[in-house]
Formats: sequence, structure tokens, C-alpha cells
Amino acid sequence: MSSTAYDPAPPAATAETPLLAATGLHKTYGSTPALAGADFSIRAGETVAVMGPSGSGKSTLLHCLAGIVPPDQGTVRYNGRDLGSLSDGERSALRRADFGFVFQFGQLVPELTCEENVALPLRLTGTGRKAAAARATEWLARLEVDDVRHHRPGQISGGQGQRVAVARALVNTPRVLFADEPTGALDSLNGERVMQLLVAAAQDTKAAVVLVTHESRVAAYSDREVVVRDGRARDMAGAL
Ligand SMILES: Nc1ncnc2c1ncn2[C@@H]1O[C@H](COP(=O)(O)OP(=O)(O)OP(=O)(O)O)[C@@H](O)[C@H]1O
Repeated sequence: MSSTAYDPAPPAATAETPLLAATGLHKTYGSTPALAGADFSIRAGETVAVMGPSGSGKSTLLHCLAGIVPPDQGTVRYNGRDLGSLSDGERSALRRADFGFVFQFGQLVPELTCEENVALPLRLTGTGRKAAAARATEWLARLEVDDVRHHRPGQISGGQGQRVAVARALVNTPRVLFADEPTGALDSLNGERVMQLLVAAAQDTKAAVVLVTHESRVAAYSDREVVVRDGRARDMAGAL
């Protein structure tokens, strides 16, 4: 095993123990506090909506949970392991192997076809070109966009692009899908369809979903809602 590989040996999460848990997260950008003691946890296969007003710290929480941004204080544990104890290389390897990402805009590589975009995470984790292309095509069909597989992102609609992005995020069967306003740039009809497909595909692959949104219509697809306000997260128990 190379020094940058992620070793998933620690105890596996069970239905009772969280797969991903953050405790006491603080993060300040310059003099702007983004997180001020945020706690969060999600179990395997669960979909949790992270809601709250603009600037309340939702995206920062997602970035800390995914190991993209290090918190100033507090810990994030994935599968029992403290992300802060991993090297940068180990964290990158973990993200590639176990996490998938969908953002609001611009995450597809413009020079690649949709099929090549979806195949990319597989290629980066060592899958051969033909096998990766075949899996990518299957995933594009599952998201109902196989007809645009040879198009480039600039040649397709926003809704099609988000479906391709969801296919790319799930093609490696991640254990956690991080989705930051995945339908924020879509009209309501396209947004609904993308959410239906995203949630169904995540359920099929048993991925947990951290879903950042400010729309209650989108949050309605979750099992549970957490509201972030002034850098702190509050569980809305029973607010299904
Ligand atoms: N890279 C950064 N540099 C400086 N300030 C930042 C950075 N990222 C976030 N912030 C600030 O931290 C605070 C929280 O931002 P964050 O993006 O986490 O909120 P949010 O709830 O996701 O907002 P929105 O709903 O508008 O996307 C805001 O005041 C924001 O301006």
C-alpha cells in the first residue's frame, strides 16, 4: 500500500454509530466566523438536509465534513477515524474512494464528453478505459441522459448537466454523497426530477447524502433536517 492510500481498517459504522460525525467545529475566514461550534452526524444510507439562511455556514460545514477545508477547532470522524489525523494524500485518497460530490455549477470538465466525465473517477482509481466507459454509460442511462453521452457539457442543458454530475458522483459507489445546492440553478420541474433520480440512485447504492439546500421542496427528499444558523447546527427532530 502506498503512503497516500487510505486504510479503511477502523471499525465499520453500524446502524447505531454514525458513519460521519463532526463535533465542535469552528472555522473563521479572516475576521468572519463561518462555523462557531457546529455538531453534525449522519448514519450509513441516511439522507440529511442541511438548511439555513445565506451565509450561515452550510457550505463550510460540508467542506469540513468532506475533509476539503480543515476546521480551526473540532473534529470530523469518518468511519471512526479522525480526518485531522490523516495526511493530505490520505485525505485525497479517501475522498476519491469513499466520497462523491455534486455542486450547483461548473463541476464537469468542459473538454471531455459526458461519458468521459462520468468515467473520470473510475479512471482515477485505476479502472481500465473500456470498463470505465461501460460503467459510465450504464450510469448515464440510469440518470436518463445516455442520449447525450458523446456531447460536451457546453452542448447540453443545465438539467442534463446536473444528471451527468450526479452520475459522475455516484459511479464509484461512494459511501457519502455531498450535494451542495444540486438543483439551485434549475427550474422547479428539472430540479424535482434531478432530486428524484439522485435520491433513488443514492438509495440503490446505500450512499449517505449530505444535502445542502435552502429550499424546503428539496429538503423534503431527506430523512432528517439540520438547520445551520450563525455557524451552529441544530437537528430538527421529527421535521421530516
Ligand atoms: N473562502 C472564504 N473566504 C472568506 N470568507 C468565506 C469563505 N467561505 C465562506 N466565507 C464566509 O463564511 C460565512 C459562511 O459561508 P458559507 O458559504 O459556509 O455559508 P452558506 O450558508 O453556505 O451560504 P449560502 O447559502 O449563501 O451559500 C459567510 O460569511 C461567508 O462569506
